[in-house]
Parts: sequence; C-alpha cells; structure tokens
Amino acid sequence: MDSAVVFENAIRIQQALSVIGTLMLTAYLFPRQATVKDFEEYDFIIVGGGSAGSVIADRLSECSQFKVLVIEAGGDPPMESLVPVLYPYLSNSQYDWNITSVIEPNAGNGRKTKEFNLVCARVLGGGSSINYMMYVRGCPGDYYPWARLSNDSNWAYDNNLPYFIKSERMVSKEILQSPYRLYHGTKGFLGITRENRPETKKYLQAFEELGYDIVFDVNGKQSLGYTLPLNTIAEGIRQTTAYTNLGANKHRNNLYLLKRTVVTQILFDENNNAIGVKALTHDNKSITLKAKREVIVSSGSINTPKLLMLSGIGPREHLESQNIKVRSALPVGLNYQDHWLLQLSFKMEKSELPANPIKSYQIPFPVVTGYVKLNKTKSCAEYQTVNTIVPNDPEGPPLSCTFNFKYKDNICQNLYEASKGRNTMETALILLHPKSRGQITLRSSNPLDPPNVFTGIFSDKRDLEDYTSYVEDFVKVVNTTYFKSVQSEIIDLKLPECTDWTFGSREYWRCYVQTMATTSLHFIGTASLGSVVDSRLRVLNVNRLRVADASVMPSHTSGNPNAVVIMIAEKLADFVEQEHGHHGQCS
Ligand SMILES: Cc1cc2nc3c(=O)[nH]c(=O)nc-3n(C[C@H](O)[C@H](O)[C@H](O)COP(=O)(O)OP(=O)(O)OC[C@H]3O[C@@H](n4cnc5c(N)ncnc54)[C@H](O)[C@@H]3O)c2cc1C
Repeated sequence: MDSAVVFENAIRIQQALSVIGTLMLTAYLFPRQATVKDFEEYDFIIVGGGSAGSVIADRLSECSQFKVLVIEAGGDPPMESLVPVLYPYLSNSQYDWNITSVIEPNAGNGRKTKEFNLVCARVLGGGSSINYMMYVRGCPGDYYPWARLSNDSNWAYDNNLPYFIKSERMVSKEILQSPYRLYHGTKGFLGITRENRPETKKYLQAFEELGYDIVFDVNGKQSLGYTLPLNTIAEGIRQTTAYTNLGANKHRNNLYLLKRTVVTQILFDENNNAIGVKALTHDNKSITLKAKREVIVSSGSINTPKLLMLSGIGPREHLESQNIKVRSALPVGLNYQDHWLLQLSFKMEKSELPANPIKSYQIPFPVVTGYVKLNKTKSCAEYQTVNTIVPNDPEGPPLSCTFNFKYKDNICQNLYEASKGRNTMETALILLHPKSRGQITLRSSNPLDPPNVFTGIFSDKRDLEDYTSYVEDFVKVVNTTYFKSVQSEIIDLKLPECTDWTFGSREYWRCYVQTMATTSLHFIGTASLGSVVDSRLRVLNVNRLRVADASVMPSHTSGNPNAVVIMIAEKLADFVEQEHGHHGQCS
C-alpha cells in the first residue's frame, strides 16, 4: 500500500457512490422538476440554487403572492452529500463544475498539475452540499470595508448579526446554556452543532501555552484565539440549503425548481430592465423564461461574473473583444480573491492501535481551529488553522494530500511513510486576507465554455512574506509541553524544490509556502458590493437585476464564507420584500 493506492481507492469509492447515485435515493427529499413552458412568466427568477439561491427562494416563496422560479445547473444532492463523513468524495466529481485556473508562475509546484482545481458546486444547494461544513461568521472588523465601499452602514457587523441569527438553528446545548446563547438563533433553518471531542483538550492546552486565548465560541464577542469548530450538521445530516430551504418547502405551490438547466443569458428590454433569462435544459432545448419583477443571480463567484459578462455587463474592452454589446461597463470579474491554504503535518503519539471506527454523522476526526494575528494593530485574524487530530491511520493523511489537495505523489508518499505507527496532526494553514487579486474573463462568448480564472496568487509579493511569517509562528507549537511529551516532529515532506535551504529556516518556509500553497475554494469578490452592485445588491446602471452570492463580498472575512453567503441571501430577501411587498407585508 502506498499513497498512489490511497488515491486509486478514493477514485473507486467515488465511482461506487456515483453508481449508487443513479438510483436517486434522495430525490424524495427535494422539490420535483417543474414543468415549464417557453416564455412562461414568474415574479422572480433566481439563477443558481446554491448556498445563497436556495435561501432566497425559500424566503421569497414565503410570500404566497410571489411566483418564484429557481433554475439550477445541477441535480439533487446525492446520499454522500447528506452524510457528513463522506464529504471528501464530493470534490472533482459530477457535482463539481470541474473548472481549473489558468497556469500562473508564482506558485503550485507541489501539485500534480500546475493549474488549480477550483472546485465549485454544480448541484442543488451549491457549496453547502459539497463543502467541509465549517460554520464561521468572521470578525466584526471584517465588515467595516463592506460598509465603507457600499457607503451604507447597513453592511456593518452589528447590522449583519441579526441575519446570521435569523438563519441559524443552534442545537448544541453547551452553547445554548452558556452566555454565548446571545449570539445564536434557534428558530432558523440552518442546524449548527458544536464539535466537542475529548482528544482536543491537550491540543487546546498546547495552544494556550503559546499564549493564545482559548475561546468557547469565536462567533461571539471575541473572534481571535483557539476554539472548537461549529459545523453545519444537525441530527447527523449535512445542512445543505437544498435540504433546509428547498426540500423543507417542497410542497409550496408558488415555488418552482428547474434542475439540470443552465442559464445562458439575462434578457433585457430597451430600457435596460432585466425581463427574463435564456436557458438550456437538460435535454438541450433552449427556452426563454420571463421575470415580471426581478432576476436574481446567485450562480457563485465564478459563474456569476461569467453570466453577467455574457449578458453585456462587464469591463468594456473585454466585452468588445468578445463581440458582446456593452449594456453596463462595470468591473465584473475583477477583484477575485481566495483564501490560500497549505498543509503541514506533525507526528504525534506513537501508536499501533487500530483507529476507532469513524461515525457517519460527524466530521471524521476531531478538529481544533485557530484564528491568529501577529500584527497588534489589527482587530481581526491574519491566519486561520484547521488542525485535524488523526489517530494512527497511515491512509488518513495521504487521502487529503493526494485526493483533495492534489499534491504530487512523492510528497504524499513521504507523508504516508512518516505517518506509519504515529497519530498525526494535519494542519490546514490559511492566509485570511491576501493582498493579491485575480480576475475572471470569458474564454469566448459561448456560454458552455468555462471562463478563464487568473487566481493572482502571490502577484503581490507581500502575501508570500506574510504567509511565511505565519508558518514560522504556527510551527512553534512543537515546542509546547504536550507536543514535546509525545516527541512531536514536523513531518519533512522532502520537497525537491526546497533542498537548497535548511529545514525550518525562513528561506525553507518561504519555499514551502510557494510550493504547497493551494486554493481553499473560498472564491469571492467578482461582482463586488460598491463597484458592481449597490448596497441593496442591485446591479449598477440596469434595472430589476440583483446579485446575491459570494461574488458580492468585496473583501474576505476571517474564516470560511458559507455562513456569510447565507447572511447575504437573508439580507437580499429582506430588500426585495421591502421593495415588492405591501409596506413590508408580503400578502
Ligand atoms: C469543497 C469546498 C469546501 C468548502 N468548505 C467550506 C467550509 O467548510 N465552510 C464554509 O463556510 N465554506 C466552505 N466552502 C465555501 C462555500 O461553500 C462557498 O463560499 C459557498 O457555498 C458559495 O455560495 P454561493 O451561493 O456563492 O455559490 P454556490 O453555493 O456555489 O451556488 C451557485 C449555484 O449556481 C449554480 N449555477 C452556476 N451557474 C449557473 C447557470 N448559468 N445556470 C444555472 N445554475 C447555475 C451552480 O450549479 C451552483 O449550484 C467550501 C467550498 C468548497 C467548494
């Protein structure tokens, strides 16, 4: 057995799951396919039934007077989407658009291919159906730039908090019985659980010894320190918005869902009013569907800018180069941002004991997360660590190495050898606020072509230096009492790119960062608040068109974005209801 075999096994499991998927065992949980006629009219058309789109559809269809259509390119989430432990097998599958980045010179040598696999969901529920289920709201200071750029204090943290609470259904008693209860909702749709497993205690103590605060809940007053994660899991089921928002309301007779259908263009009248969309159905028929009130685009940070540009909204020169008539010249596709991530591994206790069986209803292994800043003048974390405590299981560490992060075989093989007979700590160290920016452009005016994604990784050299400092800071954990007591070591992956440098020197870590940094799949910013949409998420210079998804986030929050996207969706639903309802009453 070696890391290549671990990879092959993962592919086989994925294939077996895909065969089970053809039985459509989960179909009964979700709304049925709508029967639509060409030119049929709805009040609202939502393009994309992902993390944001499903929530918007739910909220708008609460108003029985609104006829709401969701058009989603993917189909129903399969069983492996609902069962938390199977999350590693959803990426690079039929539930993914399988988009890759343009090759860039600054990073990625440690990966099997130079382009990044920009995993992005093509399934009902979008990212919430395939993601790693971490629930993080970020730090209050993250939202100052949002309020500034949109010129509207409505986007400040205090005004976003009620929407986080509105969507939430916290189920963990230890939170509900604590002072942190204040920050959590219990009446929303999104079930949240706090993971608390005994193995994490020694790790939290080690981080405390390094001087970090141990925080009960980083979604409360204090967002810096080490903590136990919250997950979008409840009653043992992944809280995909396909399930919590569409499935839960599948009997509403004003909510229509067109699956396996790709919207190819937004249609406008002569006064720049969005009046509907053109789409391609699963059986390749082109149809036109009309929106009496608004079109809402929630196609995610990669596909939203693509659709806007195909519809004449984007950078003038670029659209003209593709022979697309410019309807509104806006910086669509610019300001692309991601959180960069790299894997670090640590040998922990020697152990020959077989690992305990994994439980299907939770994340496979215990996790401790950290939110850390080095610069005292900052209020929010600069880096995040997600530390997974893996019991003696030589296949565990190489699985994410080879299958999810797609590092080269020699790297994963070294990890495999080093992990034998040891428990390990697998750390994803994440750069939270990169200064580099990328861009999305059209490859052609054919809507079925994927876009070009220039990630811009390390195009701002300060990111490489900052990231190196964060790694240097983090690896000090091997000097703590607990880590020393188990003869912990940082696993030397023997990167051929870095042999010129002494292991552990700053030069070495800089080389490590450049070689190992990869995407954390947190794409944002490509239809930003303040430059593409106004503070009520209306696309500038046109009418009856809004965007609500990760693409409107003008800057990153200090953590994973799914909860933030859901908060944005909740806000959009309120804006629409205020404008289209009767004095705030929907019926
Ligand atoms: C593997 C992975 C792990 C992640 N882990 C976490 C995590 O642990 N925690 C966290 O907070 N965040 C995580 N994220 C990020 C988070 O899930 C996303 O930021 C979030 O889901 C984005 O939501 P969205 O509504 O913007 O887009 P999406 O949820 O991607 O929804 C867009 C939807 O639009 C559909 N669509 C696109 N174009 C069209 C079209 N033309 N016509 C019709 N439909 C279309 C897509 O198929 C998709 O379903 C992860 C992401 C990935 C991919």
